[in-house]
Amino acid sequence: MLPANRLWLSEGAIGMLQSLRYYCQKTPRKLRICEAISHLEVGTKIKVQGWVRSVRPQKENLFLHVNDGSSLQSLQVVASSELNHRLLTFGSAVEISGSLVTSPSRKQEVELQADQIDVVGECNPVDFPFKIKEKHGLEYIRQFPHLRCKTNAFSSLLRIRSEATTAIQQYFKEKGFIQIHTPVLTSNDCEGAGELFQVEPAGQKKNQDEEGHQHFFSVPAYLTVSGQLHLEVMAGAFPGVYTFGPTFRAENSQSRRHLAEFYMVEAEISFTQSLEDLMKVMEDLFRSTTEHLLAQCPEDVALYHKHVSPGYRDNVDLMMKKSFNVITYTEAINILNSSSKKFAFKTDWGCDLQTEHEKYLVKHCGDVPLFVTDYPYALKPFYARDNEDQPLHTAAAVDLLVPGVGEMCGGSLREERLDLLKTRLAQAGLDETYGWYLDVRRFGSVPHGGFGMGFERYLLCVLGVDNIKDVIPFPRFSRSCPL
Ligand SMILES: NC(=O)C[C@H](N)C(=O)O
Repeated sequence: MLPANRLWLSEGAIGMLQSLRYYCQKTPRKLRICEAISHLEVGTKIKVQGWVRSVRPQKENLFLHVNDGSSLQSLQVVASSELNHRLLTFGSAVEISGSLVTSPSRKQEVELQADQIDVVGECNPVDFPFKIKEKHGLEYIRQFPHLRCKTNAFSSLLRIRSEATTAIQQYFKEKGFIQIHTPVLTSNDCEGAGELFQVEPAGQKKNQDEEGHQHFFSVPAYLTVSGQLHLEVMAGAFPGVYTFGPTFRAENSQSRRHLAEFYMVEAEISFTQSLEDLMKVMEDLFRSTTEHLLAQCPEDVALYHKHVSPGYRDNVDLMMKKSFNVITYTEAINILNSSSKKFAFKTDWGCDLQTEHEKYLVKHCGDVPLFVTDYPYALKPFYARDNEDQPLHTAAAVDLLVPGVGEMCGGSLREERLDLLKTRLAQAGLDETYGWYLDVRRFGSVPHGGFGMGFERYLLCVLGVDNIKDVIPFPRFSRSCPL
């Protein structure tokens, strides 16, 4: 018997392995640009694939910069002028092999000395909307949702979004939350604000299917405005649950902070009776996600803090250094009413806070994130827990307002008391629709609460970007759904 840790190989197999090794040494290894510039592979033959970001032909040499989206930095490629080609233009897709060497220039540590350059996809520089050496603003590149991923700014944004997504998932995993895939199609209007997109099969007259049903699902179905109610169901069996997916609001708004389709992180926490518990999760989530971004994509974040919103890094550092502030809605109204600023919207007790109010409050309280708690009962949907206070009747709800944006998170303790919930639903004429929700309160109900964080608003807040359309791959808003 052969010892278990010894591998017996025939002579033939050894020969094959040897030629495989020889082949590997001769064949350039395919590397991502981020790996190539990391200096670890200097002295090896490599192949990269990517898109040309600059072309500089000189008498004897040709200099290129190639980017493949793996990092903000591009790889400098040096080739003999003989390898130049008329299709080698800004934006063209290329495959290049050669030797990775230490660069003689101080501008970069390594460069690729090319043996072979193949143009995989041409790009006519006259028609291409982005021009070499020109700095295009976010507003300009926004006109080309199908091409803007080829710009530095948007490529950075997409890497940041991807990292932030990972950080959020990691945060909840570490805290022991279970991820729930809440449905995109639903028959409930969780927020009760009527901003719903109704869903029916295309081309069906008067919403009737062949069997004569009124609707495909027998009941009207909508794109979800929030996964909250489905998370509340799951909070009946787990201590903490969350969801992170697209949500939809048919808001007829062209504002800089609204989208018809946006991503929301929502969490629901069982066995909690205090807004403090919710606020702690919101604050921790913000901090751990931001720390992760600053550590994992410093160059991409710096691009925004230097070129898009110069000096904004100081604002982020301030938010990270100071703890978030907390005031009640009633205190917020008092602050607004004692201000000399003229607001366009009313600031009477009972009125909803508008963006102008939210931004003012954040500034007034030190320009760090601000929790506003205990909103008027009448402003909140049926699920918000009644504080049973008088004469200013409030609900245990909380919003997190952030600098430059306003509301980023909204949450509440949920009304778990069956009798109070029944009365409220009956008053709103919703008791039949929400029979199942009452059931959830009947069978092993616990006090619980949760919140939702607008993912794009979070990105606005950490990057200092002004328009929400610039932090989502394909923005959808009223009168705009181009591809
Ligand atoms: N899950 C939440 O509490 C979020 C809340 N339903 C909202 O849409 O604002």
